[in-house]
Amino acid sequence: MYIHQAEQIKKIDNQASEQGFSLFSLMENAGRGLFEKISPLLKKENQTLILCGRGNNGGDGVVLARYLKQAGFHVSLVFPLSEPKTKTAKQHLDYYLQQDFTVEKWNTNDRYDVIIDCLLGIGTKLPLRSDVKNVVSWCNQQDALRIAVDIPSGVQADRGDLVVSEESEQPNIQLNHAFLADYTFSLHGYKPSIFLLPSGKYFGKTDVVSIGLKQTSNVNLLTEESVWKTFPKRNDAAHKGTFGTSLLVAGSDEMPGSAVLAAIGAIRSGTGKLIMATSHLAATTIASRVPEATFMLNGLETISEGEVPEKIIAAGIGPGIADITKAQKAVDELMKLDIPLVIDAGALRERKDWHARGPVIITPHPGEFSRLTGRSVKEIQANRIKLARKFSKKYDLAVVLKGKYSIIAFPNGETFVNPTGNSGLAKGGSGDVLTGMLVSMLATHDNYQDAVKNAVYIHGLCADIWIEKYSETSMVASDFAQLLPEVLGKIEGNR
Ligand SMILES: NC(=O)C1=CN([C@@H]2O[C@H](COP(=O)(O)OP(=O)(O)OC[C@H]3O[C@@H](n4cnc5c(N)ncnc54)[C@H](O)[C@@H]3O)[C@@H](O)[C@H]2O)[C@@H](O)CC1
Ligand SMILES: Nc1ncnc2c1ncn2[C@@H]1O[C@H](COP(=O)(O)OP(=O)(O)O)[C@@H](O)[C@H]1O
Ligand SMILES: [K+]
Repeated sequence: MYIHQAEQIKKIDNQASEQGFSLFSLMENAGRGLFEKISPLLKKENQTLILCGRGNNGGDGVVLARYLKQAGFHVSLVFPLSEPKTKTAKQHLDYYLQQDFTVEKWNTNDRYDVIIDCLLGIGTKLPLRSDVKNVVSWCNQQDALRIAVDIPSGVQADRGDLVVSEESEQPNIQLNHAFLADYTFSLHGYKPSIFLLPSGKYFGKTDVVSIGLKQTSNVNLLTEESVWKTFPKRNDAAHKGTFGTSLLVAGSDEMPGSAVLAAIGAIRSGTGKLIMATSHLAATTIASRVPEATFMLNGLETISEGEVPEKIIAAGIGPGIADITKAQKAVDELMKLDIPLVIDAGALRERKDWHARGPVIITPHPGEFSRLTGRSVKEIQANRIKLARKFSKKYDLAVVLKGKYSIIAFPNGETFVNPTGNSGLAKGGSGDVLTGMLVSMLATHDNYQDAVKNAVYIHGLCADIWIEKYSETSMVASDFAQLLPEVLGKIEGNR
């Protein structure tokens, strides 16, 4: 599923227009596509209000109104912000009026079963003008089914913040900030703000209406199907060397648990062998929970001095590491190897030089990304896709920006939004499991991008499968030891 930024949509529209596909036809396709998706949600006896703004989002509403009226639905088409001003919306309004359909005056005392929001689309610039705010606020207080076209009014296409003021710190839903939709039907493709906060809370259920344009975006939603297709097959003749040796530099006397969790993630995700470079004390703890692991004692120190285990094919460093200076030196050494390297947690610090022989994958949560970029967490959360892409391109590395809808940005511009996962993962240690899974999958996949995508998707899927049976509150990171066999069984079964 493609995700488009507002600018890309405008570019595609212009190209289509130059190639003879008029904006009038696009709007016709949009309105008809919306009719096909929306009419099954309506009953013939429903009173439906379509609220249209002055731009092309309003024009989509005019076409939708025509199709609904033609099909016998009770529809009131209203322009609460005055009549349309774009050429295409005006043309469609003329055509609508020529069919003897009418435009209604809006009476706020009237009651409706369904309200369709075509006030503002991707042309939105914040702050919201007070007349729009009033309409949005009225809509949100009605006992009606609320459906938004393209994006809920008050939400921007590309950013997650809703108001340009200090108020935007407020993460909870505010009735006068944006149309609180039960359903949003996006045209051509999803817009980034569906996956950002707080904007994402206003979309309700989402679907895409295809309007006949070519898909050109390199931002995509990850799907389970892509995981089935790329997850490696194990053949009967495999031996422990077939799937390679992974190295995890993790854990310290202060934080042995992080290394245990990373080791669980790694050992359950397919690696042939696992070497844990760690402290003596942490090794004892790991050995009791993951007897399959082997150890490099005083691992961080040894690697930081340039002694790296031989024959490893993927490495990760960071979970449970306390000595930041040694961690940086160890990163320097691991970057000299021609293998994929995951850098997380205690090893994830600002660096002048991110250049490495093999692919580098960093896995910051928003706080760590703030430290790396010098931007506030609020700015990062409002702009996750764009900022992850920018960092990835600038430093030629893969960024996994964690949190709800983790973003995976690769240096070639290919970017993915991960739909799996829930707040059951918002607990200490789940990131450590992910680091272990990433390293292990990097060791077993031929293509490093597939490994990163699959690890992130499957990590979230484990939490989604958990909440089918148990509570999000009670999930802990060590539950992955049971969840990974179940979820990988499902993936392998579907392949
Ligand atoms: N390729 C596509 O995806 C297509 C999209 N179409 C529709 O066109 C829409 C974009 O149309 P436009 O570019 O005309 O933009 P909008 O329909 O979003 O409207 C922009 C208008 O709203 C006003 N406005 C912006 N911010 C405001 C604020 N904070 N308060 C009050 N008024 C504000 C602007 O002055 C402008 O008049 C899309 O969202 C979609 O619904 C279709 O009609 C055609 C094809
Ligand atoms: N609300 C949420 N929905 C989906 N995934 C989440 C949510 N909260 C956290 N996660 C995921 O859980 C993991 C947490 O990692 P991190 O913040 O590094 O924690 P830790 O370092 O304590 O293990 C990440 O993979 C993140 O994407
Ligand atoms: K809208």
